[in-house]
Amino acid sequence: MALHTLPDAERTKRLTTDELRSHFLVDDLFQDGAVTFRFADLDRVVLAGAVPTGGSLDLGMPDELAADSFCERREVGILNIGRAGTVTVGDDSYYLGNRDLLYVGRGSGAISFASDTAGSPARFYVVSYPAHGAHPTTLVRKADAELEELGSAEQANRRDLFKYVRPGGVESAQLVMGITEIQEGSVWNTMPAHTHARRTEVYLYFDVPEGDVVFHMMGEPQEVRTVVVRDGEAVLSPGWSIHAGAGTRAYTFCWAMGGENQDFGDMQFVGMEDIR
Ligand SMILES: O=C[C@H](O)[C@@H](O)CC(=O)C(=O)O
Ligand SMILES: [Zn+2]
Repeated sequence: MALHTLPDAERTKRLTTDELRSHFLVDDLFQDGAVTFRFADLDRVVLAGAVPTGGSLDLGMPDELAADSFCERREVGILNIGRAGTVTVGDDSYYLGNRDLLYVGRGSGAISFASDTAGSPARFYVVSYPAHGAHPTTLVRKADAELEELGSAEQANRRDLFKYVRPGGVESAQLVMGITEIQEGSVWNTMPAHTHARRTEVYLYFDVPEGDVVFHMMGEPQEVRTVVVRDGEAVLSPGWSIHAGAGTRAYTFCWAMGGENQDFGDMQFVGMEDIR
């Protein structure tokens, strides 16, 4: 399993483009017919992409976790960013349409993935954090996620946030997870930007059309750096880093957070006069 060990804020100021990308960008996560893992020293998050193009795929148990089963000490959020498919956890199967999410609690059985139609596969995005408590495995359809509408056409940031795993909704040990859909004609997410002193975050950009890119902005608020991302690529965000982006057209992204405070509003906003 590839491990991302992240530089601190001081080192990050001095990185070349290639160095910045090798540390913070997670690419090639979605490979046909495979489960692909990435591990990061960022609240011990484990990311995976699973694209079942033949038979079903097992999540398995990477040696690096030194556990008897994947969920022995962990919880998992599984978002389907592809066509319809099924996730099986132990003896139970869950049908996930596009943008449905399955929360899998600590202590759950083995996880496997299947597509409805091998030729137009499901694409499962897996985010896992250590869990100090067990919460029920729960399917959340996109229609049942909490919707928050943000932004305006004037600021080119009209967007819909769908909150799936959150306090008061699907409860978890530390995972907070949802998606944001940028509306056609808008391009910006998350500006004014913010940092999180009490948690870290991962942005996965998807449904970015071929030929388009998103300019993801990261770094300390006064040391902003850009990582250019394409469809299916994620960026790791330490607590000291902003995480925001503007695309060459509308796109969607999944945000997932782990840390000690699950309150969605626990963020430190950066004033537009202070960012540089
Ligand atoms: O901490 C919260 C996360 O950064 C995202 O939910 C922000 C976001 O989706 C947006 O403003 O578009
Ligand atoms: Zn955030």
